[in-house]
Amino acid sequence: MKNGESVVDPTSTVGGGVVDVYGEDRATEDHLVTPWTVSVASGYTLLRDPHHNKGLAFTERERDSHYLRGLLPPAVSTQELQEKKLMQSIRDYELALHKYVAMMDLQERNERLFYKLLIDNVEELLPVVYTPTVGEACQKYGSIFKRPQGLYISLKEKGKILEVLKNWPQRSIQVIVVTDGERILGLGDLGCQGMGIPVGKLALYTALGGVRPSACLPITMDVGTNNQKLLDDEFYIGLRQKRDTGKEYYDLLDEFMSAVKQNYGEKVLVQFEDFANHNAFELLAKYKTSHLVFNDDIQGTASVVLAGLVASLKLLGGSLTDHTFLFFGAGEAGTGIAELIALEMSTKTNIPVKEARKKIWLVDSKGLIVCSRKESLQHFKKPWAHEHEPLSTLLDAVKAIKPSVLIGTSGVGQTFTKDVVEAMEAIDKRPVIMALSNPTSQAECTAEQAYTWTEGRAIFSSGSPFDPFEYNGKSFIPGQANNAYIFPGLGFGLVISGAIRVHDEMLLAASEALANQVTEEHYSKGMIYPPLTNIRKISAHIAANIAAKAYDLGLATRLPRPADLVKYAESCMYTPNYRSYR
Ligand SMILES: O=C([O-])CC(=O)C(=O)O
Ligand SMILES: [Mg+2]
Repeated sequence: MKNGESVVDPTSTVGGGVVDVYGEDRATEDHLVTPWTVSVASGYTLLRDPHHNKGLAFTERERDSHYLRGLLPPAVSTQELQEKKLMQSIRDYELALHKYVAMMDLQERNERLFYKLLIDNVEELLPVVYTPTVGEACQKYGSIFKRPQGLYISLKEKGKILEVLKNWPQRSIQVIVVTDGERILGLGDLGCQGMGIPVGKLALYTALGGVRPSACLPITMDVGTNNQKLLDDEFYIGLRQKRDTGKEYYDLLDEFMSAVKQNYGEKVLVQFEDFANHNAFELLAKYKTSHLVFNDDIQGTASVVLAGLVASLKLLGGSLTDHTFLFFGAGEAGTGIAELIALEMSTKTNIPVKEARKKIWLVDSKGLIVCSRKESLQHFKKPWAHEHEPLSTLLDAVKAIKPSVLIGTSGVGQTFTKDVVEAMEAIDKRPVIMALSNPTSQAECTAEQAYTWTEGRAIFSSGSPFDPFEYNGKSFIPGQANNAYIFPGLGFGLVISGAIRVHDEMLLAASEALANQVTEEHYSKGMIYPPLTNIRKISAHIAANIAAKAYDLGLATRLPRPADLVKYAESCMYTPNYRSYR
């Protein structure tokens, strides 16, 4: 067996023997050869195997040799024609959730076609398989659930997690995205139904980053939910109990992290996703020195926002230290971004991080974070408690602090009111406004509001996508400051270099790579993020920067170091074109 592809058990085949598949794509394992062969089932089983099924695109010869005669209608299609047909039928659905279900069905039926659609139509389909629609899908997951798309590890599996990992059909796993469902986007505790998030994130790992689908493993840890609506819902798919906390919780996570390392080795990346603040920081601190871990909401979001800020300096002039930053929301995203901005300021200007933090202010649900509150603050907020009189509202904070950059990470929609945005504009004629909370319903303001209230002067971006907006005859293209720009390339860079730890300098390197992809043409349109249509190229550059850092820091195990890391990253990327079967 090569490439870590699964081999279907020959004894389980129906209507024929086992056949070989020829492929042209390279994958991200040390021992790969091109072309390669892998044995797959034939006949009816082949049509039911999403990793190898090609539907009507099986050629006449393949239909003969793979016992497919009669199992398919006579027409032979190309992958391009299949793509055209599916895009037409997806566009016919009016509701985004129906498009989502159609895409998930396709992933279940024909994986390569699913990725081909996603890669070729990234701007159109990202909002379908990812934010914002994935949020609605998680809310309704119990009703739309058809087949498991990842591993569920609940309290019932305590003591048996290693065995559970072995039940997953793929062995050669490179990236795991895990959630416990407690803070799904800005939608709160969705318990076991949070599974939609790891599934969506990993689809992006493959489509945007180039990691093989078979190397990706979505996991949901189910420790209960405090969402009473779900507990009362007869279709709820998770444990029907309140969340376990404290030692029980941490023991389960500990067992999971050990089992992952034991089963997949130390080069498997574990991405923590949508954990609640009170666990997210602790889990990252606990495992970052012993495992290859990354928290997307703290680190991925920080990296994408820093890239946007660095790029916006091209429009505004000056450097980061010339700006004052105000955050609304002091959780994972808020404090994660704030810390990375401070680190970047410190790296670029040699001022101590502690000093750099003084340019950055945070507001939480109780108001501006100030020294007089220090004792009652959670540990991750303490570095942001500066000397100031207490202020209870965001508007008061804007007026007093006079920020040039306002960043929303509150998870609460419509909190950048007209007053707040106008106050920003009164301070700075070109305020940077980032409404990062997801999905769209939780965005602090819309693109339309930001542009209208500032008469087109805001440099606006958001976590969820907004359409371009026309104002006074001019078209404005809002940036999507979503970690989707970063984590696929970052993870891919770790994988191709065989990195064993994530280092903060890698986050800066990822930001730099992303900011460098914004061209003069983009700037001339007021854009601070490059278009997502170029995302695979962007990811290759991010991956190359990450790998370079891994080598420089002595954290890479894949030797020798390739001479041209961008080319190497591109050559390792998964491509979804069909392979021909012998
Ligand atoms: O999933 C997204 O779109 C971004 C993200 O990590 C979050 O909002 O938690
Ligand atoms: Mg997240």
